[in-house]
Amino acid sequence: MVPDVNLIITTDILLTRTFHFRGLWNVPYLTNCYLINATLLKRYDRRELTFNKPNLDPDMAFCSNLRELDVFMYFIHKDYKDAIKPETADRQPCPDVYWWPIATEKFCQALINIMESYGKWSSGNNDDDRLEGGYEAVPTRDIHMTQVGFDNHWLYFLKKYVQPLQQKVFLGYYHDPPRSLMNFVVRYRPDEQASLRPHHDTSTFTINIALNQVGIDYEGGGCRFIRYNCSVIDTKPGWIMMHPGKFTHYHEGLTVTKGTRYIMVSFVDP
Ligand SMILES: O=C(O)CCC(=O)C(=O)O
Ligand SMILES: [Fe+2]
Repeated sequence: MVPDVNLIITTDILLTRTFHFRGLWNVPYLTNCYLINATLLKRYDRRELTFNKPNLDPDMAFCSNLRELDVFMYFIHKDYKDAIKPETADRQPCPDVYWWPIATEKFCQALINIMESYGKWSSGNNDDDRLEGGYEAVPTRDIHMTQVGFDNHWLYFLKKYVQPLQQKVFLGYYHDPPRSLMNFVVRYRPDEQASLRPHHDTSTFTINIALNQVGIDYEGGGCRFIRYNCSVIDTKPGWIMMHPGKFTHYHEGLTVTKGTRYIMVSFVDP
């Protein structure tokens, strides 16, 4: 249950609840259900948050009314559509490390919230019973997408949004759908795990999406590619970094000195 959701609208029923308890409701004939973030109800005129409009079915009417109220509903970064164009230059902060806008800050915050409300961060030790071999050589404090039930959604995201970027820069490499066994959010904190020692990833290529803001949410951090003595430290929430996983791209996670740094990492096509 999402904690800040306190209203369910269906095409037939309006239910207002504060979800002080969790449970199952036996609602007969339920066909559509929208979970609405309660903060919207405070910000917008409730009479305008309707799902009626001439000649539109309730779903379309609802979305249309939200758009008119300027409720932003997109998780993909507004500049992503330009990033995938062949004529748009690909930023390369370090050799063979590419960098593009992909997701909105809202998306990043939602992902952090999901992980923090789940809360079962790994111990950061080598023993890891989530893995087949039970052992992680370079452990991070993390939560896997499988643990929060979002693995399939993430694989879809990799196919639909990440693959077109990869196809721009790492040619002749194509798997459909892309395979990725490790998809996880990492948390760095000075008093927990502040850095990650030099390593190779178990991937063909790795994606690393910054989820929060250096200088505001945390200080320090970033990723250093040792062979090139090149670091990406001015990361931006919703920007995806992509680099080869092995051999040339031996890398480390730099020390977070203050606050909490979150990143989303996938090891693609291992
Ligand atoms: O902190 C970083 O940006 C690097 C993370 C990383 O290398 C990993 O999770 O494998
Ligand atoms: Fe890594």
